[in-house]
Amino acid sequence: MKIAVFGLGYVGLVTATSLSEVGHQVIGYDADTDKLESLRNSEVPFYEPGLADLVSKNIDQGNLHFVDHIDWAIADSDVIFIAVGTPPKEDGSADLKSLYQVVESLGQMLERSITIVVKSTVPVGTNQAIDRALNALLESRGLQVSCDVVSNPEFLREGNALHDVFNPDRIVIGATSRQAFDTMRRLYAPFHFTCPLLEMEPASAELSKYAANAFLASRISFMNELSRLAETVGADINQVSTALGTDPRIGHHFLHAGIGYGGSCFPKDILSLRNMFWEHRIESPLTNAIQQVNSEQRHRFAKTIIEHLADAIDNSTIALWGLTFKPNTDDMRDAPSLEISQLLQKAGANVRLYDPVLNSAIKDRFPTDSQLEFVDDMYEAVHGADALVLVTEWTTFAEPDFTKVMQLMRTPNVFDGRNFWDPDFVRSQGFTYYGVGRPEIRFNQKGG
Ligand SMILES: NC(=O)c1ccc[n+]([C@@H]2O[C@H](COP(=O)([O-])OP(=O)(O)OC[C@H]3O[C@@H](n4cnc5c(N)ncnc54)[C@H](O)[C@@H]3O)[C@@H](O)[C@H]2O)c1
Ligand SMILES: O=c1ccn([C@@H]2O[C@H](COP(=O)(O)OP(=O)(O)O[C@H]3O[C@H](CO)[C@@H](O)[C@H](O)[C@H]3O)[C@@H](O)[C@H]2O)c(=O)[nH]1
Repeated sequence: MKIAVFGLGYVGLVTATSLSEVGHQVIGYDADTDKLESLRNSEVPFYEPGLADLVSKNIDQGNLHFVDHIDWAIADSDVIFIAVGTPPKEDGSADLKSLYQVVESLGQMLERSITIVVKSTVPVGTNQAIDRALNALLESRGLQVSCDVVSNPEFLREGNALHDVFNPDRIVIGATSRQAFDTMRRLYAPFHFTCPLLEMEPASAELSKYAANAFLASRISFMNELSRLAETVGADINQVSTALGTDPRIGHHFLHAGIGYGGSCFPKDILSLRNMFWEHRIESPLTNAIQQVNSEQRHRFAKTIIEHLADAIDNSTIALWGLTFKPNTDDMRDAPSLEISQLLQKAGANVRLYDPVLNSAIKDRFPTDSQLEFVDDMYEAVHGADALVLVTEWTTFAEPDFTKVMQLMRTPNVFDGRNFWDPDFVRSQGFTYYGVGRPEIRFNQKGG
């Protein structure tokens, strides 16, 4: 099939590339002409393992093209995907400005009936509103055409995008006509033989996306809240998590306590869901709590560091390992490192920042400040440091040379924001170790 994809961020580019990889002819369009230029040269403007190679391969095979004219993108297409961003507005609701810019352009340019697929995460009712707006625009131009608008939310994870998109757990299609469902079945035929393709009303498809993210986030916040009790009563949240997840009705995923979730999705989608409840005048204590626990978690962690260093925090040096919101990405949207480094600086510390992908996308998100220093080597970060803080659990940090770290640090304090390391081992190397919701924290605090 011939497919156009509007918006070539994470989701748009992964969608375009995966569809071209399975044999569709795909044309990508983005409002950002620099991005288009980079993509034409097979340069992917963000870090996602394996994606640049796949983009390059499909460009070379002639299945994937990038154009800077909307009419070229839509000329022969059977299906148009919209994958533009829907960031949060100040009140927490989703900003649909980019989405409606695309709808407006399509309404002015389309000459024939076509299937429009909304991949962006949008509040319930948006697909129906787009359907009305688009078809009204077409009608106002005197055209006898009608476009199907289909909701097809995306569930991929950053850092695992290619695996997720080629091995989906389910494909959710929200449509209002049999023809639209059939078009989507043909389009996804190469993917869905191993997973269900779920047909439903657009409203249910839209809500499914928010439900999935809020549910996963609620598991994280539940574990983080529980970690506070664990810390106080002398339990280890990692052991509790293992015991909990072993029940097949619960499972092990998304039960890791730590400094909480970040990224471009959970924080914004929880806010947007909360806003939907609010708009419909329905109380939602759960969504409020998910968000509240999460934002407290970073502060509590920073407070632990500050309280431990006490007066010595002034002019101390603290090393942060891992800056992105999760491993295998350079995405800094709502990354806990931004807030934690700011809180440490405010308390008087000098902060050294290291990440395995220390590119400008990461550096530019931090304020220019003499108390902040980027370093290119993880061991250089701990040189003369008074604390090592593990913020993001990249595999590079899985088994560091703790002997070397011990030799380099001024004061051997380790704060493990992801419960990534074995406390007994780290302590056996002579460090003072703090995790999240681990009993030794209490012991150490008592013991000094
Ligand atoms: N990032 C993820 O992992 C992920 C996963 C699932 C769903 N989603 C959802 O998918 C959507 C896109 O997310 P993202 O992270 O890929 O966004 P992004 O911000 O990385 O990319 C959005 C792209 O849209 C382009 N754009 C903006 N206005 C445009 C216009 N009028 N015409 C054409 N292009 C335009 C921007 O230049 C940008 O390249 C969001 O709704 C998000 O919630 C994201
Ligand atoms: O047990 C856990 C699991 C994750 N996290 C944190 O949660 C955040 C989100 O992680 P993850 O879900 O792996 O990454 P995303 O790329 O944000 O993916 C989520 O958001 C996407 C955008 O909507 C969805 O498509 C995915 O299904 C959904 O997992 C990160 O900060 C993680 O560190 C935890 O703190 N504890």
